[in-house]
Amino acid sequence: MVSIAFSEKYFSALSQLEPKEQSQANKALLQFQQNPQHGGLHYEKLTAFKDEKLRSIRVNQDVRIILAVAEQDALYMVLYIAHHDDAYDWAAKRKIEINPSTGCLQVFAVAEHEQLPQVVTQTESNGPGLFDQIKDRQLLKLGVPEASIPVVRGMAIEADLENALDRDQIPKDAYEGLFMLMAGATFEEAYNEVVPEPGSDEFDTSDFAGALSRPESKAHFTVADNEVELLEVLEQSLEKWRVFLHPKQRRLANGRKNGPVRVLGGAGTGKTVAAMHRAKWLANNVATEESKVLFTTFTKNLAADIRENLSKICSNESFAKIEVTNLDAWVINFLKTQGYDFRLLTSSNLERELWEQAYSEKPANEDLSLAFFKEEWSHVIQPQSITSVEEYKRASRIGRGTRLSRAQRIAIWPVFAEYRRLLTQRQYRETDDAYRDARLLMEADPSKRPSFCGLVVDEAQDMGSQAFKLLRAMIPEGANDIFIVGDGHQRIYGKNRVVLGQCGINIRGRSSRLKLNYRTTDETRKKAVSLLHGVEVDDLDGGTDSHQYYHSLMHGPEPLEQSFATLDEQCQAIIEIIRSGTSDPSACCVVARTNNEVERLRSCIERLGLMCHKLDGSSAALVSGRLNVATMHRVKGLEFDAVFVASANSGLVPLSSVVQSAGDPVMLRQKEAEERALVYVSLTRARKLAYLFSYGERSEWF
Ligand SMILES: Nc1ncnc2c1ncn2[C@@H]1O[C@H](COP(=O)(O)OP(=O)(O)OP(=O)(O)O)[C@@H](O)[C@H]1O
Repeated sequence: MVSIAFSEKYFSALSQLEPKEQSQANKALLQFQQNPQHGGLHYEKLTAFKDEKLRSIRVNQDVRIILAVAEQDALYMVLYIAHHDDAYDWAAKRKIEINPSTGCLQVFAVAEHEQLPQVVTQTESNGPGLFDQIKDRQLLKLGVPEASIPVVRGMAIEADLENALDRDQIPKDAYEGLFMLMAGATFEEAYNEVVPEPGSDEFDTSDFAGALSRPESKAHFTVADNEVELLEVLEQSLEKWRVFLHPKQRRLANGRKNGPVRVLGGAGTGKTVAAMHRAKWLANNVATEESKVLFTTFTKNLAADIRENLSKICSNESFAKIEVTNLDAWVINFLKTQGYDFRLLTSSNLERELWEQAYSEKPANEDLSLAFFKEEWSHVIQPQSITSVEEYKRASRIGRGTRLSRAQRIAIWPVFAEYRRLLTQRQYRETDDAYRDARLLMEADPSKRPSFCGLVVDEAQDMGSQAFKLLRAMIPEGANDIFIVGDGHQRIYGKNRVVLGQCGINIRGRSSRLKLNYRTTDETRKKAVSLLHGVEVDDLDGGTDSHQYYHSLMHGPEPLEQSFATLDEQCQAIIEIIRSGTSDPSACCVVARTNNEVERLRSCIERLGLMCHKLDGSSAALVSGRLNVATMHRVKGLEFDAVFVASANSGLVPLSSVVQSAGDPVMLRQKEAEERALVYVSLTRARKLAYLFSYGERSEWF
């Protein structure tokens, strides 16, 4: 029995083969693990291979697997699979080496004649090189293989770097440092980012087992030491996120943390994946039957998706130690067990009715709109748990656009008091009240605290300060207590910016940012980011966040922006694109700003002949042959091959009723930012293609 490491590339190549060939390949590898010399496998070395370590094995008459051997460790590294000529051609140009500076195991293409640099540049220019300011010594420290230095020196424009990556002329791990330099980082910044734990100056370049144990290598390789592990790897690895974590994701997910951790990152950077692997690690290493992991998100739909994905990466035993739920559901359950006798206010109609009644308490001489009172309630009164006029007189109103004197606060307090009285009279509580009540119960009597060994929080940008204060109260401060992932660019539920430190969650020295977008093409990502231009985004802890160095390795067409005269024409165009494409309609989604517009789209598309499936609160499962339609809020956390941001018309994007309801200029800015975030979220759901369509008068944003 030998150990086999698999490269990520192998699984990409495997997925290109027919299902029958794939199962033959799996069988060949199981045989190989038992006995590499098995006669039927024709394990051999070809003279055309430049790298002495490369070998091939036979899957069937035509298909070959390329692998490398580290004989001293009885270790084999499976690199590629293809039909005969393709496989040998690939192998003839590849090298596998341990990078002496980073210790990372790297596979890269070398030139036919090694002394000649391959021409990568798209330009014929003799102008300045992309990395002229960087010394060879520095390139080597960033993990560029010595053999790739001439390639790097030949780069003149960004596309050259992308091409070199596509052609394997530089390994993926070295690309990241080069990308940062190209995007304007200093050498030190790039070095600190990609070599986060500089160990020795020189790694042992013959210790393959050692290299495979490093997070940098594990981003691209996974090892199976026995038959059980081999079967598991073969089953798991076609979905790469289950196995091949970015070194940063792996470092975040694994190991003891001394306290709360916060992870930021743009859309699609693998925050949820990191959070799920963190939950798995906690379940395997810290949790017990009595003290489980709580994985919590903002919405119910996301909790259902996460539960399903966690079940794919966890054993039954560890999955049983993770409770996945949205925080609202958890808190309602908890309060029920404590004899709490209130319902949560979820109906916006009822909310409006109560506010309208309460508004009649406004003194006639105060010229403040109803919108102002609602905003004051959700941005000042609820986050600070204010229940009396005395507290309101002293409350901080930082960030509010309307100034209020002390006398005014006293004069308008009856409106809030009346709103609360009406809630109580009807036996309703707002979510923030429920969070606060639950927290007060736990603070008064710590034995009421649930027994969790760690909390994992996804979509943190949509949780307000009462939610975080509750989370803090639910678990004592200590190792592995709270793991938070979020992205202020995607705040879409009107919540106040939270400052974790003010909720008792101290993340100092334990925060990280993911920058590599795994979902969206760089073209779609750039378009989505451009919509947020000028919007100041927070980092959940009182600072600001940015999209600096955020990028994607995938490329595709620019998102298509098009205006139509009528709704029918827009829908017809959508249908034609779907029918002429290769994706099933169920892998595509039409997204619009309001529920009403989604209904109009649905009925129009169906009338024109394509059946739809509306994603609502309950139905997350996709239906083969049916085109998904959903609101912008509903698609949060989902992804599709193609996304149509439809009806981006004036009045709908941004939604005029929302923007016009802002009580003051500060709120207006916040509401506009949220409207932009909705389009950002929608566009970044697209894996391959994105469309921005409108009809009638186009949104002024496009
Ligand atoms: N290490 C990885 N290797 C391959 N694919 C990955 C990896 N990490 C994440 N992905 C894939 O990238 C996509 C986005 O991941 P994920 O949902 O975790 O990102 P996110 O940052 O939470 O996104 P968003 O904020 O937009 O919801 C998913 O399809 C996921 O499977």
